[in-house]
Amino acid sequence: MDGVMMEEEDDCPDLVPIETQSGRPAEQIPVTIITGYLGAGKTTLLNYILTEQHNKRIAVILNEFGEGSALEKSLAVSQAGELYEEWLELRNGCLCCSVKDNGLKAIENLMEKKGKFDYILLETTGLADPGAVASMFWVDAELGSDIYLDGIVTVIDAKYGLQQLTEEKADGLVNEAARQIAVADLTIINKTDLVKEEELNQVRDTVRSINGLVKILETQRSRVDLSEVLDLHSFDSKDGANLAEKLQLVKSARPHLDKSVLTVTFEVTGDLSEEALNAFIQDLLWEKMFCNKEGQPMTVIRLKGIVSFAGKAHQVMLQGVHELYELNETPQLWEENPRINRLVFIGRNLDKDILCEQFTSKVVLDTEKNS
Ligand SMILES: Nc1nc2c(ncn2[C@@H]2O[C@H](COP(=O)(O)OP(=O)(O)OP(=O)(O)O)[C@@H](O)[C@H]2O)c(=O)[nH]1
Ligand SMILES: [Zn+2]
Repeated sequence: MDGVMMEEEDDCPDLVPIETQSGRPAEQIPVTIITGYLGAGKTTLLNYILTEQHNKRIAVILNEFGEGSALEKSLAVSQAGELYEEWLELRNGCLCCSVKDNGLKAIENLMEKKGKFDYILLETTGLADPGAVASMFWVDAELGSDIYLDGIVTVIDAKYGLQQLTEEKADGLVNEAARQIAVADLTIINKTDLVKEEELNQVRDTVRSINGLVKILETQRSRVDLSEVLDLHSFDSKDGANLAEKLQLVKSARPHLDKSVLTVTFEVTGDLSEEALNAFIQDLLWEKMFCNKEGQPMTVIRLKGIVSFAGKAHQVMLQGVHELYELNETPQLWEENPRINRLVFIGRNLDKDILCEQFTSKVVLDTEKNS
């Protein structure tokens, strides 16, 4: 992939990369796609890689669900700093339908900053079909000269992975979780702290049964040896046969998200009661107390938010995956900024109006309520 010339072969004519004719050798930038089901630990991996000591200048492309760009950005980036100078994000509700355009646009924009980075990490949404994302690298010849796909890394939730693999097949739609494992060059079974040996073995066996070739790592907080994740050179065959082969594994997959899973986001100004927020989340995630207008209980798969607690100078981050959730203070201060709580819910049977109304009436302390 790096334009090596075979000069030691006597009978081989000199092969000169076209780009050298313009005086500059082609230096292709590797791209690693980081995929995995909702809440598996992709962003954690990304942040870990960005903050580890290494000699790479990494540009990150995030493809997250949700509407508020400020929210997604603040949620994904754990700390401010020069590391994130090259930040770019993709935001388009349905990745499978429109990622090609937006994904290419983002990378094209990024390539204008050429020279400022030497590696690209592309996080897909939790419901993405990585095959669709991967195919944009070989479809677009123009991009192909600038970048190459190094590998597809799939993060798997040790605790919920099995459930996701077996239960998400609603209405004959293809299981995204299985598809993500099928195309992976490397799988990372994350959150091993949450399961017993036996469960872990089961997850490992299931991953192996879906993809007999894939390398499997096991982690906590997505802490991996970078050399096992980056520079995999998974597709270094000249004709892209390897990639074609991989994509064929998932060719029959319908390139659409499970329609019953949807995203709801809203913003509410004011301080929150910590106690009331905990009660609200527990009613939602544990008790499944909220129903949509059709009377079906709301099921939250993924929950994210930035919230403001009365008397706290720092912004607090809310993270939830199925029934597990955590509230953590971020280094970010509210200062003069308006205290706007921003929330993202991904799940089934979600009703924005009901969620927002419940949240506002039960959790917000202030009188200056709006939605
Ligand atoms: N217990 C435990 N929690 C973890 C581990 N890794 C990540 N988490 C938590 O899991 C939640 C989701 O992690 P993220 O990295 O945001 O997951 P993601 O795959 O980027 O999520 P989406 O982009 O929404 O699909 C966060 O609350 C993390 O703190 C782990 O090894 N153990
Ligand atoms: Zn993420």
